[in-house]
Amino acid sequence: MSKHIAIYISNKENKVQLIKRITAGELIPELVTLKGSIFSEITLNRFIEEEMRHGRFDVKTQTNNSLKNSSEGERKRALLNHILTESNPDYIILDNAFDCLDINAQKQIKTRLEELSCTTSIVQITTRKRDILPFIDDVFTLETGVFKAFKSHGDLVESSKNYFIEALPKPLILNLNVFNPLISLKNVTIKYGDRPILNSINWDIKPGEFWQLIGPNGSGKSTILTLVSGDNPKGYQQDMTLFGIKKGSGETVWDIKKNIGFYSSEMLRGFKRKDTLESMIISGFLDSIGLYKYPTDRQISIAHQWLKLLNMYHIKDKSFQFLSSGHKRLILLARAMVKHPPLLILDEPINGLDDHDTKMFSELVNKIAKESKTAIIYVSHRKEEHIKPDFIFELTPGKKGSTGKINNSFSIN
Ligand SMILES: Nc1ncnc2c1ncn2[C@@H]1O[C@H](COP(=O)(O)OP(=O)(O)OP(=O)(O)O)[C@@H](O)[C@H]1O
Repeated sequence: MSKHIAIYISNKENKVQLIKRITAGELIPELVTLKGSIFSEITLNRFIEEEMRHGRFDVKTQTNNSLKNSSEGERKRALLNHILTESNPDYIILDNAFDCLDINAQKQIKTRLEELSCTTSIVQITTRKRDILPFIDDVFTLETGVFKAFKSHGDLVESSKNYFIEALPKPLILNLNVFNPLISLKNVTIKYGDRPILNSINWDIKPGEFWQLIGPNGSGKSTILTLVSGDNPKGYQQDMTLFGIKKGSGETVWDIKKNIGFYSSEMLRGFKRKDTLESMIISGFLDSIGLYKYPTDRQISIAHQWLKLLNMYHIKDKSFQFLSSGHKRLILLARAMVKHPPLLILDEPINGLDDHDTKMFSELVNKIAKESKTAIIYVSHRKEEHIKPDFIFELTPGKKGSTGKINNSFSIN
């Protein structure tokens, strides 16, 4: 019978190193002689790079789209299919396999993995306790590089402390020019080629409202975000009013973008420079990556208030690159918020975070919602127990594209 293990880790652990130790047989000695495949974000990015650089489309998606043009969930499903059908491995390492996947996709993959587990060893790495596969009994944790048996789900006591005590820093300028609604989409209908994506979406977002946008993989969540942020050329044929400007009335992209603070976990890849935490936050005032202008004393003072709120003032001169993934996100969230934009967009912001850092990040989002006048669109697939939105906008796919409905209570997982 094949052996399966799960390793439940925090974001502080070095995953590349961990995967090397697994393939070297540290936990399951037999693996050294077996053929393995790795299902991870890194593998996926390699295939996308192959598409872009060499025009090689090895991984086939369900929609026949390229990986690059596919949604996050579609990519993951395609990669798993590819690994299972093309490489027929003896063992498979799953690195945070359920991130970005909707509830149905998770169920399908779990069933497939359970079937597979009769013939193939599964090594699951996860930062979320709830994702541990039910058929795996041998669960380990990793504490500063040392493997330990994770005995029961009660092993880690969830901390109930509040991370952010200070009040949210005030804006530099009070924006009195607030549009109501901030965003208005009327019968928005989008197709890519012949494929309908959105079907008659009606959605108004008013100042200060906290929305969660949910829907299964490929239902059009990112498409809506690109419409709202003025990035999607298909918006020109639609009836949309963004921050008081009718779409297609001669506005520039900047007229829209200056009203939006944005954070997505994909942004972590974009910031590879060695800026200090202080300059990362100040750069939010200047809409730049890095600082090319001298900030004003007031901007510096507000950045310091944010650093104090985040409990990182004492390391303000440290390089952003040395922070943990959880702390990087707090800094990027503060950067998106320093100007108190009318709208803050958070696109799958906790992807890849561990349980502790998810709670910490969510607490800051809830605080922003409570203590500022900024409206929030928070995109995610799953119910996140720590997030407390006022409303949910739910996309449901159909033959003519996804329709949208507003829910006040929700039951997704
Ligand atoms: N540029 C494009 N060309 C063709 N099809 C596209 C393009 N961009 C998106 N799509 C398709 O539109 C559909 C909606 O994609 P979108 O990324 O908006 O979904 P999503 O709800 O954000 O999905 P996920 O939760 O998996 O990230 C998908 O089937 C995707 O493949």
